[in-house]
Amino acid sequence: MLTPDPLESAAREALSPESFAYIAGGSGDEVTLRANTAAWRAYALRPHVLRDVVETDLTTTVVGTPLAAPIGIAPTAMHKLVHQDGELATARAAAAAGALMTVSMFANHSYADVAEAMDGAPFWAQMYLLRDHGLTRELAVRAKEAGARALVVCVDGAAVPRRSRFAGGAFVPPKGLAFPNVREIGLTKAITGLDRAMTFDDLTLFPEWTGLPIVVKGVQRGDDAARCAAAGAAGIVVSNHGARQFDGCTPTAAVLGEIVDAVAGNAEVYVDGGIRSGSDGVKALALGARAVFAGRPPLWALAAHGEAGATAWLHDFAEDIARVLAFCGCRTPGEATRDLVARAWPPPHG
Ligand SMILES: Cc1cc2nc3c(=O)[nH]c(=O)nc-3n(C[C@H](O)[C@H](O)[C@H](O)COP(=O)(O)O)c2cc1C
Ligand SMILES: CCCCCCC(=O)C(=O)O
Repeated sequence: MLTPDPLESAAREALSPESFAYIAGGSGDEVTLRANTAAWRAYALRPHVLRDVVETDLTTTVVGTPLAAPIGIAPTAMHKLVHQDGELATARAAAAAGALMTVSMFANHSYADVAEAMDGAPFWAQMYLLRDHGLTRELAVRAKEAGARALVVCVDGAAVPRRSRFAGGAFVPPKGLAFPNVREIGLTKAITGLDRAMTFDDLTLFPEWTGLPIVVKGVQRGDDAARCAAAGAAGIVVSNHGARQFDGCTPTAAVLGEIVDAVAGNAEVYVDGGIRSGSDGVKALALGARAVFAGRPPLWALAAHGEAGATAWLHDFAEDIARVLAFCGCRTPGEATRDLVARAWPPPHG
């Protein structure tokens, strides 16, 4: 049994049972959902000692954008489910902590309103390719005009997911929530209107439309990641969508190293899925991730303790990464190298 996360428990108290189930849940029997967190624990760190770690520095860049720490908020839909200020609150928290904000296409605030709340702090805009390329183009251009530093093109929407915690397989959002990024097409048509004929060749559409770099999210194999990089992706997010699309795929911790090797420096590699602690983050950095993203934890923090809670969670996460890095003899994220990770022994139980 994994230790129950107190923040998640506090969020469960604060949220309606439906909203909690939507955020916490995954697909099928939720085997991959459990594996995502467990797989980080299946690695152990092999710290170096007797290295001078007095001057530590967590700063980094992602696709050229400077960050105070190698952490970001993964794109997640509908923050108004957990807080009245929705994505404005999460975005302000990211700005305060020097973390990267990623704004979902299914946010309850427009990219432009989130940008205004962030007052110049960096954000990325997540989107899918719709069958209506004209509408996707408009969305991408609006993201650029709002100041997005990159477009996160999510490529894991090949079929409609079945969320096992809901009869019918899908969460129905409460009435009255706005989805301004998809206002022309409407939420239902946007969800059913993803372009399932999309191939690697279509990745070039986004930079053609906007001139912005693209980060491809939802890659789980080295060969695919190498093709994304060859198609011009500046970054790859190793992700199984928090185990929400289908069950039985690999946990991200298990495939990160393969993907970093396959990309061979031709794009930056980031990862999300089950990352909950500084140790998880350092394992990811050591396996070659340039930055790590969290989906559910900032939502738990926002639900339980408001914007200040989300800010505190991001600060704590960064501090924990700095602490573990120092214990491993590293002053910077870049000093975390693959020799720091080994398979855990005995096998992890929590
Ligand atoms: C409530 C929720 C909503 C999500 N919505 C989106 C979304 O709109 N777009 C997207 O690309 N990924 C979405 N994701 C997936 C996250 O970006 C991310 O891949 C995942 O949450 C990472 O796993 P973690 O929650 O264990 O950190 C969502 C995840 C959650 C939990
Ligand atoms: C009701 C809108 C949900 C859009 C899909 C968001 C998502 O990606 C998720 O994992 O949930």
